[in-house]
Amino acid sequence: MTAVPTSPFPASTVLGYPRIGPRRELKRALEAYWQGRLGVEGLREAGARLREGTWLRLAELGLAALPSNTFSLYDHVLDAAMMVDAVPGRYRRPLPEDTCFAMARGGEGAAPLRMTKWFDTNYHYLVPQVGPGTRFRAVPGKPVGEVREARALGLSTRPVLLGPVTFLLLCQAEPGAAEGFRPLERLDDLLAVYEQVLGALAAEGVAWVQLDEPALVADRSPGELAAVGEAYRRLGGLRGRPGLLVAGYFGELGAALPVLAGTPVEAIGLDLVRGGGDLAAACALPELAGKTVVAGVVGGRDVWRTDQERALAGLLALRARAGRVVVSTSCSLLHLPYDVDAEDGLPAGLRERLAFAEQKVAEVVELAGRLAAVPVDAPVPGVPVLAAGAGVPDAGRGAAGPWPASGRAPYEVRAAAQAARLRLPALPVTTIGSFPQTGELRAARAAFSAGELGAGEYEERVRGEIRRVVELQERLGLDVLVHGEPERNDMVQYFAEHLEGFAVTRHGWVQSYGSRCVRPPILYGEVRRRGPVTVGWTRYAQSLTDRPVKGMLTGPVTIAAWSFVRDDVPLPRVVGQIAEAVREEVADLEAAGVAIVQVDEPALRELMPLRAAGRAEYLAWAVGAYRRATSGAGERTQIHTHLCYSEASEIVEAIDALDADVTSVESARSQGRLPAEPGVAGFGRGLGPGVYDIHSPRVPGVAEVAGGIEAVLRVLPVERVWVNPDCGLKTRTYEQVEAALANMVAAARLVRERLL
Ligand code: MET
Ligand SMILES: [Zn+2]
Repeated sequence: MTAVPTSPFPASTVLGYPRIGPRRELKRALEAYWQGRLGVEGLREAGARLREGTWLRLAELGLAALPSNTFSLYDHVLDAAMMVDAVPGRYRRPLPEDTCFAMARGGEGAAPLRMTKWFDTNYHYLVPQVGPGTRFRAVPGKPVGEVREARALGLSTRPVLLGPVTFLLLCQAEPGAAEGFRPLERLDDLLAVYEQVLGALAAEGVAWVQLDEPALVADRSPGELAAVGEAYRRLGGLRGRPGLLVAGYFGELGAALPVLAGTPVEAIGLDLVRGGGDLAAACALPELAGKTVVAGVVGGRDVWRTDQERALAGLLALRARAGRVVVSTSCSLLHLPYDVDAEDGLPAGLRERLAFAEQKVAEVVELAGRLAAVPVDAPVPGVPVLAAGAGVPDAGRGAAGPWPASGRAPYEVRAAAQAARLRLPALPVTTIGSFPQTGELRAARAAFSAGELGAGEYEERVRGEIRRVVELQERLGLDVLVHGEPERNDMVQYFAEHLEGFAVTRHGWVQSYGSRCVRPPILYGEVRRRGPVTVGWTRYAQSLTDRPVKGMLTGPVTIAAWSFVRDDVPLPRVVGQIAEAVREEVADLEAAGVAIVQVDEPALRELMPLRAAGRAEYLAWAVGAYRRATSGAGERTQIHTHLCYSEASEIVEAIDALDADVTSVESARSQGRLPAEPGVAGFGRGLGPGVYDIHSPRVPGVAEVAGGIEAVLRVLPVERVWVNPDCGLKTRTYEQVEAALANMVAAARLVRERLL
């Protein structure tokens, strides 16, 4: 085994890299494997090619230290669970790949693990389950294998592992665990396994290992901070281990910084883009003199070029005080597209302002060169003030609210007016908006944007799809219909394409979860609506049926959250501009006779500051923007909203304050916990907790759905309960959707009968 410390940390690195492939090769391989068109060897080969491509490219760009184990077939949190064998028995399969996919997607009677957002990003991870009896075991094959793979290419790498504290904080207690059990109680046992993994990596000759601890940038209790100290004293005390880099990102380490600095870890990674305050704090720490700081000065979550002078000033300040300074990205580049140079259709003047993953790496390399060029005995500037991320205000404390009136008529007045207009049965059944996007539809859209299909012909295809969706919903007996969103490639991109101020990319795919990718638009200018966006499609759908058709819009917070937003003006102002555009669209829908308008805000929870201190202020402007978008609607117009994977119970008051008439929320995949959550019973408006998990191909049975509805009825009065899936249906097949919706309608009817 190698001695500690091994060798100095090289001058430049990135904390992680995109893994889906520049042309979404991983997506294609995964889908082929799931459909049985590709064997496991082919899938492994596809993964190996992607890793090889990444390492060779990073080396070619001149990066000094390359990360490994940042590739994942599905999700890196799932990989961490598999590395410590936290795999519930029901998911175990002969092949590790199949075990992974069983946890991620469910199968053979086992529902998948819960999925939720990775901190305040739009990436989703799977929530591992740990109980008092989970038998951790070291399964280091994946990180070890990647080290060997890279070595075969002549490259040494730094394996990246999810840190043990963050891992346990992200886990949920295994169902059936005693009330009050917290996975963090298992830290000791888990550390024993991490020691073995570190030992296995040291035996491979690995010089450095990166342990990611993003959970440390959120508020942590004294007990949790003590656990951090304990974990890294113990891992740091391990003999013959590799050098340890502990990376906190997505914000300030704050109180966790001195705790980490007091342990034997050799290197600490700071996010100096979103956690600018850590710079001065680090510079004031005496322990820093003995540590390497991996300084995240190049933003890993924005697409803008780095202000090199500012970054360099920060690097110089650190270099004067730390044992060593390494130039890095603020976090993994997972959240960025690969390459600006792959884009040809960007508006003039924008390209020069942009940096995707490749360009960010080049910036890191350039900054490392500039830092090295400044003599160490040059005068040291003062510690510069690096602002917290643009538009992430951190003032304001305490709970948001009480909320002033939204400007609409009181809920009761609206509810009566809407009931008289809509005449819906008890427990109305509806969907969240999108229906399956067939291959033909996607092909038609591709042909249309390539200019191979005329606008008239494309429009006819979309109308055909709308007819099919409306007919299907009538046949299945849904009460409130949707047009199915066939004209939308994506709920944010579609609006970005129709509003001024946005640019869209051709190849700018970013992983959302598993094989799912999105292309976040780039919001670079003043946002304005050119004219009606959705009115024509909704009006057409309504012309086909006597049942109400919901107009379907994306809310201002979500449009901003799922775009790369300009950082030269405050975020609330940008969101306010989007709200005006949505407000105009709501007015046009209303004028067209549309009785129900849904304004989705699935990202409301996601943009919430990770630390409590900023939340009240955030919620105040975010709720304000939603109200601005919707409060022009008259009392006879029913406003719906939809939130998914939002841990809705945490922000029930803010959701109530949106003042929507009906709110649909994710619930099925969180194992139906929602109705039981405190606050839900006090929710004062219509609520549709999802009773069908659309992120899994599994079709729920009638009794299961009926049970879900009845659970909701135990806490909410029947007049306010809606029946709907968790989210839109666009990722499912028509076969699955028909069966599931038929069961949903049957379940609603069953419960209605029982109520009589
Ligand atoms: C991620 S939320 C999706 C809402 C959208 N209306 C849909 O059904 O697809
Ligand atoms: Zn949703």
